[in-house]
Amino acid sequence: MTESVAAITVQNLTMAYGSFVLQRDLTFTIARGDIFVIMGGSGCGKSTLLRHMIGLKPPASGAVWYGRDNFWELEEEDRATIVRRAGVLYQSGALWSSMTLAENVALPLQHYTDLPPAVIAELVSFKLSLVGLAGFEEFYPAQLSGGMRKRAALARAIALDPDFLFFDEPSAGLDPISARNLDELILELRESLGATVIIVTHELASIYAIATNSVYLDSEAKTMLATGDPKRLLQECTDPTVLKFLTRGTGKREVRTV
Ligand SMILES: Nc1ncnc2c1ncn2[C@@H]1O[C@H](COP(=O)(O)OP(=O)(O)OP(=O)(O)O)[C@@H](O)[C@H]1O
Repeated sequence: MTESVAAITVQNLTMAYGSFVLQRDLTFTIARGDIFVIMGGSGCGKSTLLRHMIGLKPPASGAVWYGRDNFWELEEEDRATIVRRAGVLYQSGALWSSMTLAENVALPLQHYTDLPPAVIAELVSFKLSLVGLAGFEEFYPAQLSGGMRKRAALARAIALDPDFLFFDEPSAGLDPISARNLDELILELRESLGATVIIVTHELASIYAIATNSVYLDSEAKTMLATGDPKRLLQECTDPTVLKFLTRGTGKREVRTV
């Protein structure tokens, strides 16, 4: 459920690679329990924005706040504590191909906890069951479909019960039905983990089906053009670029979830 407590605040953020400025002056708030979508055309800096939030890239200027903590001003150790509260699912899914699903999902638990192997095995089976892969512990990634691999990677991302779940293009490479199943799974996990979800995507069906909040980045303007619930933006936003994106170029303000 969405409360009005800011989980993450991005404040006057400028992102750059060397002297190449990608985006300037990004300011928006993500509430606890939001499913927050980072939208925008190819190359506008969506994945880079995600990297600023998960500790992989420091801002050129501006800040990322986790609650009252100015993330990039913290000591490295304190940043690591926040990052441990985040589960990340990368575009590729990136499971270790030489390991079974159980071994893949167990990795963060072995790395970050002192739990005994029997408890880890139990947690692994539980996480696999949460993503609909009960009984697949001993399978190798190559034995699974693309959708199942994504779900297995998700089981690994939620191994440590994260407060924040980050997804970079989760439905890339999935057929529409698997993509829809993944959307439903994201909604279920948000409920069961009580997590705040941040997703990079340009899948409109997915955006209308699950997003509660969003930001639109534009590569020409080099800044954000809108923030808010995408369904509300579809009805109310007057920016022609955002409207074009949200209506897939038709200009018709109707929600399409298929
Ligand atoms: N490590 C890097 N060094 C220099 N430039 C980079 C680096 N990573 C990304 N870029 C450039 O920054 C720009 C934005 O990249 P980014 O991946 O954040 O965009 P995106 O909106 O996620 O794109 P897409 O939708 O195509 O995945 C691109 O022009 C890219 O070439």
